[in-house]
Formats: sequence, structure tokens, C-alpha cells
Amino acid sequence: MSVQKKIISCPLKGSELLRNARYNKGTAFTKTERSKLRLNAKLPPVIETLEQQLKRAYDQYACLGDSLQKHIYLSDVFETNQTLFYALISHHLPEMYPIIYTPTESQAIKKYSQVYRYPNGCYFDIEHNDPKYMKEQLAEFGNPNDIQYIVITDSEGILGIGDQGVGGVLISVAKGHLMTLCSGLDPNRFLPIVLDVGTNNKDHREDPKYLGLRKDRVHGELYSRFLENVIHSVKEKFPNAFVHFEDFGRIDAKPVLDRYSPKLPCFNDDIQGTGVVTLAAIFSAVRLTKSNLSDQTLVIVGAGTAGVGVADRVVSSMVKEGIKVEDARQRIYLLDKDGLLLDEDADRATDGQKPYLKKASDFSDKSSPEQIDLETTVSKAHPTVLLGVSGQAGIFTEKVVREMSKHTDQPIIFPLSNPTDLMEAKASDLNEWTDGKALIASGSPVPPVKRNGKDYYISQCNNAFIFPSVGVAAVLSECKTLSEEMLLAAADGLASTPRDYFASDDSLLPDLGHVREVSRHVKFAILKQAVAENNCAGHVPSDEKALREWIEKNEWYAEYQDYA
Ligand SMILES: NC(=O)C1=CN([C@@H]2O[C@H](COP(=O)(O)OP(=O)(O)OC[C@H]3O[C@@H](n4cnc5c(N)ncnc54)[C@H](O)[C@@H]3O)[C@@H](O)[C@H]2O)C=CC1
Ligand SMILES: CC(=O)C(=O)O
Ligand SMILES: [Mg+2]
Repeated sequence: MSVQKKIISCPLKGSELLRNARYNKGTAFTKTERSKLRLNAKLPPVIETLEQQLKRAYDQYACLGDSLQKHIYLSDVFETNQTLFYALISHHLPEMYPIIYTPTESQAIKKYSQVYRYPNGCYFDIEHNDPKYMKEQLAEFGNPNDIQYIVITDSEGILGIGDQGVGGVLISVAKGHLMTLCSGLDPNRFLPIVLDVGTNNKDHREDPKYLGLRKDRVHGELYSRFLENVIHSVKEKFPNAFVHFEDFGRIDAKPVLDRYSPKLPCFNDDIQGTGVVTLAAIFSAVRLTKSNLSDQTLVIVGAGTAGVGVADRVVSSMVKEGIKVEDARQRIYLLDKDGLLLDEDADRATDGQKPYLKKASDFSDKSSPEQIDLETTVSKAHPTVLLGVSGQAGIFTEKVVREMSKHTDQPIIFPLSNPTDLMEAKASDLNEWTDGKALIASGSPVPPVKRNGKDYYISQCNNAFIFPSVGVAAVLSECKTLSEEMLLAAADGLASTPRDYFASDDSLLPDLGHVREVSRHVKFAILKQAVAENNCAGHVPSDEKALREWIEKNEWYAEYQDYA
């Protein structure tokens, strides 16, 4: 669908207009526009359509051999002509998505200071820990009502590649691109922010080209005050903006969310987005195995930000199915780098991990048991669901998977770590070791597994299927805070998306090629819940037909506007 074209007044002229990615149309400026906007001799004479421009841009892209070069090329298009950028990627979404997001995004972030060409958003550093300065800088990015959505990272836990210092700004940028591509957020109303609080990444610190602060990463009281200044300044300058926290380190992510979620509309993508998308994929899987969520036993490997986030969402949903919270928690086994989390480790456990500690005496008859590894946990707990959010490649070994398969007919196994080379197991191995029975979803995109003449589609279970819908629904509803029920509605909405959007009968999540339609379905579910709980400051239609039309009408499309 496309919106009716509007004629707008263009605030820029001449070379300045050609250098402005928001208003630039390049060779697509019409004859009249060229005359009125002082562009005549500044462009080659042929006037092209967006379709003709797309063809050239795609040909230029396709002849680049390497993914990082392709990423750089697309970033250049974004910096020169925003409409062309979003139209190009929308036309080739499954192909270009791994270039602008995981896995290539991780290379671009690691090499940020080497391949740097232009600034990418708002950079706040701990050496300017002053709200007056912050407010002045934010004012440069727009008037109070201009910015609707802000992604903030402190860059300590970027994907599975850890502390990336200032280069983490690119994760905020990438998440913003997906907000637009997947859910139609107006890209001009988005602001990416990176918090540079130092880095403990030695490679970056020793790199003469490194563009961030060369000092130890700050934690504790000073970090909290800095973040408080940032949030306070953001709320003052952009009072209606929704705040999305991305890739914070495992120590700070949950406390930051717990501190701000009761006060402002905000969201932690790694905790909540990952939890919701994983829950939706598990819903699909249990439908195939003809069971219920609360019948499942889960082993989650990696008890950090994402691991605890998934566990908490599964518990909320099991409770909704009618079981007691303590019983739901008993069904979830969390393992971290020292093995299964046990009650005797309570003093080392994070607050988020504490509800899931298991009795050491249930796993060992020794007075002081050794670590309980994954294989032992699987052999004792008999999980039906095995999730990997550890960033540890290959940790789901053949032995572990074969042990799991002894106790369940159709094991549900999701190696969710990003990028691709950090997946806990290869999809093809999981398929082989379970004789094609495993129901698999992965964090980064992987091609279908071909085995015995059959194609097994591997759904991508990535929070990118959720945060764009949650984010736009929150913006549209102007919700006061984001409730757990709205998140559960998002999981239900995603799992109940029409089957036409799935690649095959046994796909666990819809196909990326339909993400825009899927996102409408998810936004509808979230907004209905927001209305039901009277959580909207904005006007949201309550009639279902009107609500669906309103959702679609509020999407941004990559189309040129006519300039008066
Ligand atoms: N598919 C998706 O949508 C998402 C995937 N992820 C992926 O999950 C991974 C973890 O991300 P976060 O939770 O944000 O990081 P995190 O650093 O907060 O958590 C990782 C946890 O894994 C633990 N760990 C390390 N070695 C381990 C081992 N050998 N066995 C068990 N646990 C081990 C760490 O101690 C840590 O607690 C990353 O690769 C990330 O890309 C994260 C968010 C969303
Ligand atoms: C997908 C994502 O948010 C992550 O890997 O951190
Ligand atoms: Mg993340």
C-alpha cells in the first residue's frame, strides 16, 4: 500500500538540498522542481523515477563482493538519499537485512573507527556529564515534538561481541532502520544515542584510530548519575519520545529497566523484545507438538540479559495459563558459565537470576556438589525446550542434543546467539542429530536445511520481529508505561499471525518478507490491550476496523513527495 502523495514545501534549495538526505531526490527531481529549487545545472539532464534509481543502486550494490563493503555502500545511500535507502532495502529485504543488521552489523561495529566516514547520531560521553550541556546538544536534533523514538546503547553488551565502545552507536542506528522498515516509523522522528562511558575492550583502546574515550568503563554511582542526566535531558527536550534501551551490559541492563520502566514509556529490547519473540516461537512450537506452554520444561543456557528476560516472559505467560508462579519458575533451568544456577550460589547470583536457583541437593548427593554442566542438567531435567543466549558457539553439542532427544519426541531448540558464528549449534547439525525432528529457530538468519530431499525452514527468532511493533504501538498510543500485558499481547499477536505469512507449515515464526503485514497484526494486538487497560494518552480507535485502518494510515512509506 502507499499513501496519497502530499505536496510539501521544501525548506532547502541548491547544493544544500542535494546534500540533505531527508529531502534529496537526486536524479528524480522534476523539471519544475529543478527550476524552482535552483538545481538545474547541478544534476545530469535525465530525470529518473525512483524505480530507475533503485535499479542502478541495486546493480552497484550487487557487484560488491564483501558484506562489509555492501554495508558501507548502503550507509552511503542512507547518508545521501533516505527515500532511496528505505525503498531499496524494502524491495530486497530478505537479501539486505543480514547486511544492515546481524550478522554484518557486528563487523561494522567492530571496525567502526577504521571505516568511519560521517557521524551517526548523538554521542554523549562521561566527560560531559552535565545536563545543561546535554539539553543543548539534544536541541540540535529537533524541536520537542519532532522526536518520537530514541534508541540508547551503552555499548557494553553489543550482540554477542561484548564491549564495543563508541562503535556501538551503529546498533542504535540499525535498530532505527528496522523500526522504519518493519513497522513504518518515520525515520525523521528517530534519534540514535550512544553513551560513551569508556571501554574495557583492549583492541579498541590500543587502536590509534579508535574514536571513543580511551579509559576504563565507568560503572556504579557515577554511571548511574550520568544515565540519570541523559534520561532527564531526553525527557525534558523530547517529552513524548519512547526510550528503547539496547545492548546494555548484563550488570546494568535489568536495574536500568527496573528503575525507569515505572516512570516513563520505555523498553529493554534484549530483555523484553527477546523474551516476547521467543515466547511467540515457543507458542508455535507447542502448537505443533500438541501441548501447552505450561507442560514444557526449559533449559536456558546463558543467564544474562536475554536469558533472564526470556525466563521472566515465559513465567508470566505460564501464570496466565493458570499455574502458580513458583511452579512456573521450577520449570525453568538457567545455566551460566559456571553451570546450572544453584541455591548455594545465591550470593553470586544477580537479582534477575535469584528466582530460578535450583536446589543443589536435587542434583548431587555430595555435600558440596561440583558444577552441574549442561549435559547433566539435560539428563536430569528432561527439557522439552533448549534455548541458547550465551554467545558461546557450539555449546549445544551432539551429546547434549542426543540426550535431550531421548526424553522428548520433538525437541524445541533455539540457538539464539548473534552473530551467526556465535550460534550455540548449527541448524544443520541440530537437524541431523535429531533425525529432522527438532523444531529449530535461530537468532541470525540461516538458509533452509536440505536433508533427504526435504527443505527444513529455520525461522529467525530475533527481537526485530517485536521491537518495531512494540515501539510504534507505544508511540501511537502515547502509553504512559509499557505493561507486561501489552508485551504478552505482542507475543500472542505474533504467534497468531495468519499462516499465509509463514514459509512452511512447520515454520515457527512468519517469514521476514512479510514483516510489514506481520507488524500491523502485532501492533493491533498491543493497541487493543493498551486501550483495554486505559493506558493511552493519545486517541486510539476502539472499533476494530477503524483501528486496523488507523495503524496502516500512520505508517511511513519510502516515496518521494512533490515539492511546491
Ligand atoms: N535472537 C535475539 O533476538 C537475541 C539474541 N541475543 C544474543 O544472546 C547472546 C547473549 O546476549 P545478552 O544476554 O545480551 O548477553 P549477556 O552478556 O547479558 O549474557 C550472556 C550470558 O551468558 C553467560 N555465559 C558465558 N559463557 C557461558 C557458557 N559457557 N555457558 C553458559 N553461559 C555462559 C554469561 O556469563 C552471561 O551471563 C548474544 O549472543 C546476543 O546476540 C540477545 C538478545 C536478542
Ligand atoms: C538481537 C539483539 O538484540 C542482540 O543480539 O543483542
Ligand atoms: Mg540487542
